[in-house]
Amino acid sequence: MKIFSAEQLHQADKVTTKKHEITSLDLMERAGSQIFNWLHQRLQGAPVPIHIFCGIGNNGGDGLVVGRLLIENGYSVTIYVANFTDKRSKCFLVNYDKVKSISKKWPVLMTSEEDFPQINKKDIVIDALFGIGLNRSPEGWVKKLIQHINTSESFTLSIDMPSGMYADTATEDFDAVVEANHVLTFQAPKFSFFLPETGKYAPYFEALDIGLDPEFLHTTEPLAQLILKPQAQQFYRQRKKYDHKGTFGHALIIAGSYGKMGAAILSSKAAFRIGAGLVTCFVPECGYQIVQTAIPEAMTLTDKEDDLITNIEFDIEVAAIGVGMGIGTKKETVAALQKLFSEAKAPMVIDADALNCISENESLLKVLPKQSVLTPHPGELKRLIGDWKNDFDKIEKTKKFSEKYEVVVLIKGANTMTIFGDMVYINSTGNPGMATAGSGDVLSGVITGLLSQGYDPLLASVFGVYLHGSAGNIVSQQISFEAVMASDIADTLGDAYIELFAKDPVPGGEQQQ
Ligand SMILES: NC(=O)C1=CN([C@@H]2O[C@H](COP(=O)(O)OP(=O)(O)OC[C@H]3O[C@@H](n4cnc5c(N)ncnc54)[C@H](O)[C@@H]3O)[C@@H](O)[C@H]2O)[C@@H](O)CC1
Ligand SMILES: [K+]
Repeated sequence: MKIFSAEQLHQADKVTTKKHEITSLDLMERAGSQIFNWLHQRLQGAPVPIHIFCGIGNNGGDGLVVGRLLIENGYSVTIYVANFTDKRSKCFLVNYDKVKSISKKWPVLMTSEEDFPQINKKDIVIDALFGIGLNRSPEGWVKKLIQHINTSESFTLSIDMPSGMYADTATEDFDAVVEANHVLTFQAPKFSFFLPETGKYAPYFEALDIGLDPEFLHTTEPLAQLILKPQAQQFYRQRKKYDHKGTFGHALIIAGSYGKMGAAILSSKAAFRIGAGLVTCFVPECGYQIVQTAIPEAMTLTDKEDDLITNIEFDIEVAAIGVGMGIGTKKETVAALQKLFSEAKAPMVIDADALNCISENESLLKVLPKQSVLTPHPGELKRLIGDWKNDFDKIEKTKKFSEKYEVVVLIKGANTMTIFGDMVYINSTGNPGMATAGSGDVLSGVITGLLSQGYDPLLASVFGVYLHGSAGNIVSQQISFEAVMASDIADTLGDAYIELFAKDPVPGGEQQQ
């Protein structure tokens, strides 16, 4: 699903009205009706007090449409207009008059703090103050109104955006953002819903199709792509009857050091579970018995050193390499990476300590194999690209890094992003249960295993992140968020494949935004 900028959505609005010969007012009526239907289906006429806070732009206009429809259907509604300027939009004004024509209870005009109503915890708030037209942070009494809504603890439904947040640039004042419980957003979710700083203001959202021009949406290059199940299904490559284990490649996992051999096991297991034909695990000598015992399906090669990796030598032909999990950052290991990066031919996933080695040794950056997949967690990312001012700055810096070195970079988190040059792919699967030791090692194994099956680096990353999150969703549904361990995620990868095409969703598999 495409994620558009505020500007592109405004443009889509214009193109739609012109091409489809409808007015902006018709579009607003469509948008407002959809919000009303959503509420009406859930409330079924319940006499709960509903407070609708409208701005004076088109977001406010949407609020007025919803208010009118709710009043016409007998709901207990009070509409407030935050009258912060007289420059009201045309569609706002028309809908303002429409409310007046059907109700004796005219909208309450608010011009200061004194006009704030009491909002009880069990009331419903509809937030239609600002949408994608926000052009500065709310200040003064408008900011206080937002805080008044937030402290009410009532269920707050935001129309299009939580007011006070920008769609695609950094929010400046987090104290002036509506903390929505749910957002009904038009046509497509906004970029800021997926970022750690702002995502918490839109914890649940649904995109309502308001019929913007399909051709415009289809041909417009989006800011990012949201990867949902239909997209993930297209990534999947079906196996053929006469395929054999050689078809699915030989994955080499280079991982582990004294006390960290689990990283090697988790990655190797994940590479198998995702479908690599063969997996060889390269570990320090002390890991030999551990790996052979823990994962008998894997072949094991060892370094000549007992405790750490110092020289990566192998005479097998491998289809993909996953390197870095638990290897430490000693200078001997850095030298081994230098040689590996310079000589290896197979596509590579570079994770964890290998990334730390890179950030500490510029010489490694010079030999970083092109088309590699880098999978940093936030701390590792910061060491690679430097500090960032906000989430958007982080994405821009990551894009630059990706472009400069021609590598795929993941920004891991609640909605892991895969960045390749200017392209951003946002993952929709996963949950807080996956914030557990070793889940990153599993992800590296997954992507390595997909690379070994011939998926290209970008596809292996985007698809791997999706399947990894889906496995996490399924297993957390079975055993709780708290109980999930990384090996559970690896062992549930099979269910994630099944869930991709299951007629009846695997429990947990349907938990997606
Ligand atoms: N495809 C579309 O673009 C559609 C948009 N619709 C609605 O229209 C909204 C966008 O409407 P608008 O562009 O009129 O903008 P908004 O309604 O988001 O509000 C912006 C208005 O408030 C003012 N303003 C911005 N920041 C302010 C601040 N901090 N303090 C005080 N005033 C401020 C602006 O000057 C402008 O008048 C969408 O979010 C959506 O709700 C829908 O009606 C349907 C279709
Ligand atoms: K809003």
